[in-house]
Amino acid sequence: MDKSEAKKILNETREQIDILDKKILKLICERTLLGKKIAKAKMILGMDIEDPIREKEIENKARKIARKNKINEKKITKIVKILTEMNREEQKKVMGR
Ligand SMILES: O=C(O)C(=O)C[C@]1(C(=O)O)C=C[C@@H](O)C=C1
Repeated sequence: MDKSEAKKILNETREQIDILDKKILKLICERTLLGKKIAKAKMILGMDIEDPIREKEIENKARKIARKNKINEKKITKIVKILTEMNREEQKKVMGR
């Protein structure tokens, strides 16, 4: 591979990353905003915002996918923890907490 080819690959790959980033961020927003619906249901059910058992289920699924794809499980777990924290924050807005 010469420099010209390398530059082309770099630019093309960056474009691919930009497209994926946009999709990932859209999905993160969608996932977070579902907290509003969950909060309304939990208010009727008298449930707490935080559900550790459910969070562990989510974490375990994420770890399984990380292992299957040979990517860092600890990092994926951190990402999932952030996602659930964002969802909890959305719930708190609805529940006035
Ligand atoms: O499923 C729920 O009970 C939620 O509140 C959603 C969610 C999540 O982000 O997936 C958020 C907080 C809970 O601790 C568990 C999971």
